[in-house]
Amino acid sequence: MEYTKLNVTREDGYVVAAINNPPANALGQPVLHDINDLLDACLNEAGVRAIVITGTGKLFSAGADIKEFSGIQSGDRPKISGHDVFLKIENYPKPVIAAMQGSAFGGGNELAMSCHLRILADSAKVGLPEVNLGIIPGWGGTQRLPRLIGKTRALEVMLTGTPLTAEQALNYGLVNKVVPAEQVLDEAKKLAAKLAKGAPLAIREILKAVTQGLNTTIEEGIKIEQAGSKVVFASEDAKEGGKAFFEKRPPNFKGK
Ligand SMILES: C/C=C/C(=O)SCCNC(=O)CCNC(=O)[C@H](O)C(C)(C)COP(=O)(O)OP(=O)(O)OC[C@H]1O[C@@H](n2cnc3c(N)ncnc32)[C@H](O)[C@@H]1OP(=O)(O)O
Repeated sequence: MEYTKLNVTREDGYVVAAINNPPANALGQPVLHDINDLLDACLNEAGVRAIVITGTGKLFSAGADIKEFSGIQSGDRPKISGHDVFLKIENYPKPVIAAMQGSAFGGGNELAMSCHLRILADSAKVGLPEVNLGIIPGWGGTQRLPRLIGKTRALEVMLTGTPLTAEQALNYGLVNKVVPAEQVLDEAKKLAAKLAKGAPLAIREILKAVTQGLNTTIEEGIKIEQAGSKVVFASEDAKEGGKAFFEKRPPNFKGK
């Protein structure tokens, strides 16, 4: 697969995709198409059990390409929306980790929030400053931020346009870990490598139950969990997990 705005490297069990769209890693159409193509390419590849998305340079992403707002369309593929890509990430059956080596604003933060896990640089800021442009967060920020940090804090971020510091993002539960910028990618890769050794079916069903469960009633969510439990209990991996435990050895999960 050829990507124009992503540097994609294959690691053992996972893939790292670095957005490479200087000067701000703006999420223009070519970037969104590349991420979408990468998700499609990795979906049924058994050897890819996790995806890390990071940025090149000082910013993770400054958001949607403001130049595109003024109608300067780049590229000739049909227009793709951040919603299309971010919903695909959020509902992806494999973990997607945002390795935020720099600040993320607007759509860049919305991309990170659609990922399942987030590692943030201690020098970075994360915000939804769209109100300063006279618009609103338009790729899911009004929905995901309150779900992640609560309505009161989310409203302050969006109504004032003031970004969170890394410390606030960690304290509010927006990110999993904060480390120095130069360690972000390594931390994300360590996490991806750990998840790549996990039981793929169990990970898939956990992602599904949590993601779908948060958007429905507890009763419906429990039904989703029960359906997932049924799938994994019938799997070869469940047998391998029990066997490895009693044989006191690491399990070798095959995703079957
Ligand atoms: C549905 C989703 C909607 C959205 O996402 S709307 C966009 C929301 N994002 C923002 O509002 C952030 C806009 N950018 C900024 O506030 C600043 O930038 C930063 C804080 C990210 C960085 O500031 P600094 O270090 O002073 O750099 P700089 O000179 O402002 O920008 C460097 C170059 O990057 C371009 N750029 C920055 N953000 C975007 C963007 N979102 N879309 C397109 N280009 C962008 C600038 O224009 C400039 O370019 P040149 O060097 O040619 O002057």
